[in-house]
Amino acid sequence: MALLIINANEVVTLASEKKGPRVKEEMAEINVLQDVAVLVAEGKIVEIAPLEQLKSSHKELVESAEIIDAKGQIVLPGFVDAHTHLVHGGTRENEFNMRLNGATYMEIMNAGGGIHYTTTKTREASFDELYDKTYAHLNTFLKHGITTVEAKSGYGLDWETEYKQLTVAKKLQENHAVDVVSTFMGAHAVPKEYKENSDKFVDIVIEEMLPKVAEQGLAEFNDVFCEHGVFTPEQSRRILLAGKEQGLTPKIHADEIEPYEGAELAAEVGAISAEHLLVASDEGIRRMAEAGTIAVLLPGTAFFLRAPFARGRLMVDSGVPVAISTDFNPGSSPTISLPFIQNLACLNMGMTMEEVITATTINAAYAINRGDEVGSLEAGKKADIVILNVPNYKQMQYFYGMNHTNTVIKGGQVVVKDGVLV
Ligand SMILES: N=CN[C@@H](CCC(=O)O)C(=O)O
Ligand SMILES: [Zn+2]
Repeated sequence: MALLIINANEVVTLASEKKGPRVKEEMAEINVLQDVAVLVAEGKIVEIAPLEQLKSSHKELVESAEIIDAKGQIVLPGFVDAHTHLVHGGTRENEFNMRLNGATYMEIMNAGGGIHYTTTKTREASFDELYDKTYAHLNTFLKHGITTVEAKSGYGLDWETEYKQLTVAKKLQENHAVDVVSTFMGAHAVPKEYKENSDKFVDIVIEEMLPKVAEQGLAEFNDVFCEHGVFTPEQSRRILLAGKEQGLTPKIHADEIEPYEGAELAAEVGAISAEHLLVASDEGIRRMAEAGTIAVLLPGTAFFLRAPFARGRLMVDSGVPVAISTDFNPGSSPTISLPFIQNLACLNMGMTMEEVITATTINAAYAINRGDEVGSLEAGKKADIVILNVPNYKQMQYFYGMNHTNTVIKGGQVVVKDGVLV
């Protein structure tokens, strides 16, 4: 079935000759077209051109197509969320209240709460409970215009539960319209059982868990929480290099709470991305730019933890490819609202509206190795398309804290219409 989107005020294509993530001034080149229609067939974008031109170049398709009238609205690529802790048990509103009363994120975690609390809840939850809860969350992602979501494990910290999280994600990838891309994060915290011997746990991740993840094709990426009191740079290096040997691409939670040379490590091990980077050093940023490591910035986490924001402006100016994501998780960023996260990036990281669009579409797609398939509207790419109910792209940020999503097309199928799941 073909689709034809007509009458849009603007079609923001992000199309470019450049292959690979956008850097520096490329991040502002979002390619806004007017007076064009978007033709979709067999799940892919066929052509974006003036309607009269499409009528002659693709006569039969245009005549048979279902028409979507986007009058007064704008069309963009479906958004990509490149960093989430999607599959998890429980919620942590009590800890939020504790933080409002003065406790810090790390104090709560070191006292056995935080990631440990969610680990207990995730261990307790059945496969079906996790599946149903996450399915509902993916519906919310879709209603916010997000068509691809990365999902980290890491609330098991034992094989049985890591496996459960990864297989929930796999089944959702098969059954839900949103594309789910998996990351193994067995090294998300040192489980209480190994508190006095974290090297032993690192050995278990490397020798027992990583080979099974690779053999069973359960994830594409391997991530680690490199942070004071969690995993040291040396332990993180071992875990990331071991994963790389098994064919898993490194990612790293780096320099989130204290500077720890995580950005430097990301560049050294050839990580596809370093994530958080709230307190990344100048040298770390320089090395990431040199290595082409993508910075996945998570302004919702800085906002919710009341921590300093990552230096997005400096990173863009330094030539680091920047992506922006929700970090959806029950502790430090319990939100699915990518629109609000985009607002935060504009208002608190010094990034422009155009750069933020790039950071949540094509650069986010490259951060999970999907840049050749999604993240821009170009002939041959997957027809993952969002139609927002604003007359120009600048109003996406101006009317802040709001979800402007009207229509979502996933792989050529309309999955959200008038803001409601179809
Ligand atoms: N910082 C480490 N991991 C998550 C938070 C996990 C949690 O608190 O449950 C993050 O990316 O923010
Ligand atoms: Zn995270």
